[in-house]
Amino acid sequence: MESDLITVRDLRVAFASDAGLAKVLDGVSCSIRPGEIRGLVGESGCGKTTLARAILGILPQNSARIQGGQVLFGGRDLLTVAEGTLAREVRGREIAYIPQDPSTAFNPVFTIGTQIADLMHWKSPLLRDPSFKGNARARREADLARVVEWLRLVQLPNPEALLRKYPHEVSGGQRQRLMIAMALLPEPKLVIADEPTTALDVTVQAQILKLLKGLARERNVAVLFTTHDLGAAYEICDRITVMYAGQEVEEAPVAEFFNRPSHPYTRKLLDSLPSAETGLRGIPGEIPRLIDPPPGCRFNPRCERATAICQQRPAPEQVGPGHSVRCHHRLTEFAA
Ligand SMILES: Nc1ncnc2c1ncn2[C@@H]1O[C@H](COP(=O)(O)OP(=O)(O)OP(=O)(O)O)[C@@H](O)[C@H]1O
Repeated sequence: MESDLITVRDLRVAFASDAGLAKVLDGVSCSIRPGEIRGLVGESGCGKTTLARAILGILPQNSARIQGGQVLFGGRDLLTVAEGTLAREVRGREIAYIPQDPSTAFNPVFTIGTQIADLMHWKSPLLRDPSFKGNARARREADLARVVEWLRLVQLPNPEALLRKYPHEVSGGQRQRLMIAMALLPEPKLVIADEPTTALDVTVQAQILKLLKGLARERNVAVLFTTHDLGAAYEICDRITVMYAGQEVEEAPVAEFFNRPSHPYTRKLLDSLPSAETGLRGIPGEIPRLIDPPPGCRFNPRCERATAICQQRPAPEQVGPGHSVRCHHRLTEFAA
């Protein structure tokens, strides 16, 4: 079996505030293989963005505290790599980021072309190509040709004219296509797409997801796709990791996730999907306060199956190929 591209091991992150230390990631582990599209799902506030930011090394320095764990990528632990090296060699190059809201990712005072040229100045893969050494002009020309080709690949019409426009002159869907092109232009191995279609309307969302999946497949790029939209996860993911209140509770291939959810929280999450018969059903109870979370499995106060043993965090149990669950009372019967 192909070895993992990135492995997050027992990651613990807390945020300091006047009210105390919020333990936002509580020993999270997950790994992604080359070319795999991995969904990270869970209700709002479960720590998806915090995990994405920890991998990228962009947690807020003043409040975030990394309390333990490892992020293993390319033979090193990114948590121990100096910020300068991360910025130069990893972020935007080996690991790219597609943010939730592309409107905030662009600088409104520069044209799109200027911003892409700046990206290529620092992150172009041709910087590593010896045939362009000492010939910056030839490299810039070759980069421009690649940029135009990529804008076509993400189905943006008239790329040359687009490069002369300002970010506010293009639609939200076009800005998100630009973000995908800009993420993939440096030829990264991993793309972190943090709810990349949340800000878009439903029909544009579907097109963008299809595009992202197609390009990732063609280029063998791994994607960490965070979302609270299970329909979107179904569309594009190979495997899904479920997070609850800063703990990963289940990991499964996409079909197993939908057909044989083993953690009671995963079941509730699936039951909360709107259907013609039931409409929208929420999950009873609330997410715990992360300043003083319940011990053990953090879902235990909301879980009908919980007993005293749930005050100890269960180890992951393998329940099928690529399918593991952390639960003392996992489900063994599955709803039709
Ligand atoms: N900079 C910060 N300072 C303090 N607390 C923070 C900070 N960033 C996030 N948190 C807290 O960490 C928890 C997890 O937030 P995070 O944004 O990672 O969740 P999420 O699953 O991505 O949510 P959403 O789906 O709404 O984006 C939340 O309780 C949030 O309030």
